[in-house]
Order: sequence, then structure tokens, then C-alpha cells
Amino acid sequence: MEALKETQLYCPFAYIDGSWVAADSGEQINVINPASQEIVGDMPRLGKEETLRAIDAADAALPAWRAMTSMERADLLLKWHDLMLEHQQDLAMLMTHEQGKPLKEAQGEIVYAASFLRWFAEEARRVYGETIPPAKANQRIVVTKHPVGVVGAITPWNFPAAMITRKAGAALAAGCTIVVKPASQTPFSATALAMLAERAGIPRGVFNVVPGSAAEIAEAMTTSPKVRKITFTGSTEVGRQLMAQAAEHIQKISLELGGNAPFIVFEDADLDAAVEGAMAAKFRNAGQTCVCTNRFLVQSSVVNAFCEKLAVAMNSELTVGDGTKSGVNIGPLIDEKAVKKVSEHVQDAIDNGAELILGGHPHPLGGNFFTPTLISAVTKDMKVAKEETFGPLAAIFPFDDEQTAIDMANDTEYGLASYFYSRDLGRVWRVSDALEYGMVGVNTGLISNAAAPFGGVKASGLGREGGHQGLEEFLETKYLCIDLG
Ligand SMILES: NC(=O)c1ccc[n+]([C@@H]2O[C@H](COP(=O)([O-])OP(=O)(O)OC[C@H]3O[C@@H](n4cnc5c(N)ncnc54)[C@H](O)[C@@H]3O)[C@@H](O)[C@H]2O)c1
Repeated sequence: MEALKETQLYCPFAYIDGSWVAADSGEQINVINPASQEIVGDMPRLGKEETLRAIDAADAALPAWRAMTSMERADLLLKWHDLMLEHQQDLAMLMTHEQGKPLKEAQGEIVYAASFLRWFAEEARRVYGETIPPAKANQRIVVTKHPVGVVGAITPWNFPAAMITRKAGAALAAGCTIVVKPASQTPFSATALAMLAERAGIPRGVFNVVPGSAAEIAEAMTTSPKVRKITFTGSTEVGRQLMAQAAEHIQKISLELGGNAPFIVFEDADLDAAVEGAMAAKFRNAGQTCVCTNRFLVQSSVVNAFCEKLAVAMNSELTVGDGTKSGVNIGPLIDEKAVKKVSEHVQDAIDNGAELILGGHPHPLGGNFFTPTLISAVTKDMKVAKEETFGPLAAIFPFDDEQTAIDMANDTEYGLASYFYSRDLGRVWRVSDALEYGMVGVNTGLISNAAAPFGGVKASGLGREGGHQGLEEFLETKYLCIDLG
């Protein structure tokens, strides 16, 4: 904790209307380091009243923020971006302490998170309207675009910085103001971002951070008529609930929810490249990524070769431990419940006939660490086939032909990320078209990019973040029908 205070970005207060505040009740959230189980620090546990004050502040700040030119807003976002990069080490250190991911990955997340501020600063300059051929002579129809207004954002713990900037960058660039509720496990990354936003000169009330009671904060956001849009990243279960709540005031809503990503390896794939992609798509963030592979579908003719190569890579490349230690590339899971879920998925698969190749148990380090695990001969009725494991478990499902692979890949309520490896160009297009997913990685295990429209179909959500589409989520159109007489 002392090391964190030295970062000068450690701030145990909520941020409302440009002020650092405690909870009215004086209540605190204990933030726990998932590696050591020690308390990182305490953060105020805000409720409905403080959130309504933050919404009032965002509403009061809206007219001036909206009235600025997009260039002026972009300049402030770029300053915020630069400050994030300047403080990359400190931000990463905070993140590793509260979230557990290895320092190198945390540093990578800061660069990724900052990239959204830059991307949307640039995109803000390209909010074009339209002129449309009118239905009647002597008329003109002109379409203009406007910020939706005050935004309520709720974010998860697995990407404590990027999930905030991906929303706030777009919202602020569009001319909206925002109130962010970060996950209770990772609020220090959020208040550190607020400190940098303040230093960048983002005016008070434009960006607010309210850590605290999820239910109360969500209630304030969805019952206030001042909030015109809700943007949520997290579980499908909570997303469903929020969508129903947002219906009350017909608030716009974007939902980035869970996934059950397939990673298909066809027999014509470059197996070494597929293993490299598999390692990235599976073990980043200890497997706690919404786009992380949940099911490896491997053609039967290459399944043994793929498993052998993957086992070699897992044995030689993965080092489990405290993310602040050098050489560690798999940190702890977020909490005990997460460890239990991975154990249950492994046990259920083995009990039902899957074969254990590597690991299969919590790590000897104890606590929230889990040993990277490989199981094969997995089938569709096992838990790992149906639910997001969110841990370092690679489950191999064999298949015989292309159509079976596609059917297996689509046999889930989710539709976020998918991946496949093939060197056959015809198959690349066929399979890409057939996968019912918002994102398809072809011969790559890393797909996230600020320039691309991130998001899912089916129970994985609504709306897109990143790309020019991400900005559109915070804009609405108005058309003028002008009669020239
Ligand atoms: N699609 C994406 O872009 C994306 C990105 C990251 C994570 N995720 C998903 O997020 C999930 C993991 O995150 P999590 O465990 O933090 O999810 P979660 O749904 O439990 O929590 C997400 C956020 O919602 C809040 N929350 C919890 N209960 C709430 C309620 N009743 N009303 C309003 N807010 C509530 C939490 O405090 C947190 O801030 C996984 O399913 C993962 O796939 C999706």
C-alpha cells in the first residue's frame, strides 16, 4: 500500500463535480489485492443520493461541454491521453495491486486504454451530417448530429482502465458528460484516471466517478430522467436487469456482455501459429477476458498434434505468481469464487469423460492462483461448453468437418468474439460469414483495436465500442425539413 501512495495517483475518494468526496454514510469498500489478499486501500461506498448529485453535476456541465467545438474537446482528450502515457508505470502498478494482472499486461492495458482517448479525439472531428434529396420540390432536408446528453456508465474489474476510457472517450468526444461507476474490486484505477482527467483540464462535472453500491447507483442512473444513455460492460445477467430498468425512461442502452468464444483449428492451419494465437487468446489476464477463448474446436486429424504443441507452450511459457514479480505472466484470479468456478468446470468435464492433460487444480501458491489447465475430449453437454469459465482452462473439443465446426461454434447463446485458423482462402470467407459473432479473428488470437467496432450479438450485447460506430452510440440525429417557399 505504501508503494501505491508513492505513485501520487492513489486517491481514496470519489470524484463528483470536480471535488474529491467521501460517502455520505461514511461507509467504505475494502479493496483487496487478489495476489496477497491484503487490503490495497479503502474507497468510499457511495449510494443513490451521491450518484444523483453526480448526475446533477454532469447535467449542469453539459451545455458548456456540448457547446465547445469538437477540436477543443479533442485537445483535452489528447492531453488526458498524454498524461496516461506519462504515468503509465504508476497506473499499471495500481492496476496490478487491485486487479492482479501482471505488471507488463497492466502496462499494455494503459496503452490500450489511452488509445481510445486518442482515437475518439480524432473521430470527433468527423461527425458529419447529411443532406437528403427531399420528397417535394423547393424543400431541403438536412440531418445534424447531437450528443445524447448525460451518460451513466458501469464497468467491470477485468479491464479497470480500458473499459472506462472506451466509454468515456467516445462520450466526451461526442459532447456528452458522464458518471462512471467502476467495479468495486478496481476503483483505484478509476480515481487515478479522474485525477489525470482533472490535470488535463477536463472541466468539473464532465467526468465523474462514483464507486459504491451497484444496485443503488444503477437505480439512480436508471430512474433519473436526466440520464439519457446507459452504457454497461459486465455479465449478461446484470445487463439483462439494467436493460429492463432503462426501459422505465426509455434510456438508450449499450451492453458489452459475456462471451463463449470458439477458437477453431482446421487441419490446413499453420499449427505453430495457431498455438501462438491460442496462448494469447486463452491466457491473457489469466483467462478473465470477455473475448478469451472458452472452447478450442480442433479438427480430429490434428487434435493430438495441436494438444501436444499447446501443452509444450503452456509448460514452457506460463509462469504463475504475483504480477509485480518479474517473469510472471499469469496472475491470480480475481477472487475465491472465480477459483471455485474454474475447479467446478474442470471437475465436471473430467467426471463426464474428458481427459486431463495438464494442471486441473488450484496452484500450490494457494490463494486465488490456479494452475493453467488443459483438457481434451470435451463435449457439448459439459459445463465448460455452455458457460464462460473465466479462468486459465483450455478445453479441446474435437470435430470432423467444417459444417460441424460451424454448428458447434454457433451452438451458444453468446456471440462476442470467435477465432479460427485456416490457410484456405475460400474457407476463410465461408467460415467468417457463417460465424454468428460480432468479432472474428482469422489467423490471429488478438483482435482488440480502438479503430474497430468492438461488440457482440445475441446474449453478448447491443451496440459497439471503438471505431466510428463507438462514437455514433453517443450521438443522435435531428433533421431539418426546410421549405424554401
Ligand atoms: N463484452 C465486453 O466488452 C466485456 C468486457 C469485459 C468484461 N465483460 C464481461 O463482464 C463479466 C465480468 O465482469 P464482472 O464480474 O465485473 O461482471 P458484473 O456484471 O458482475 O459486474 C460489472 C459491473 O456491474 C456492477 N453490478 C453488479 N451488480 C449490479 C446490478 N445489480 N446493477 C447494476 N450494476 C451492477 C458491478 O459492480 C460492476 O461495476 C464477464 O461476463 C465478461 O465477459 C464483457
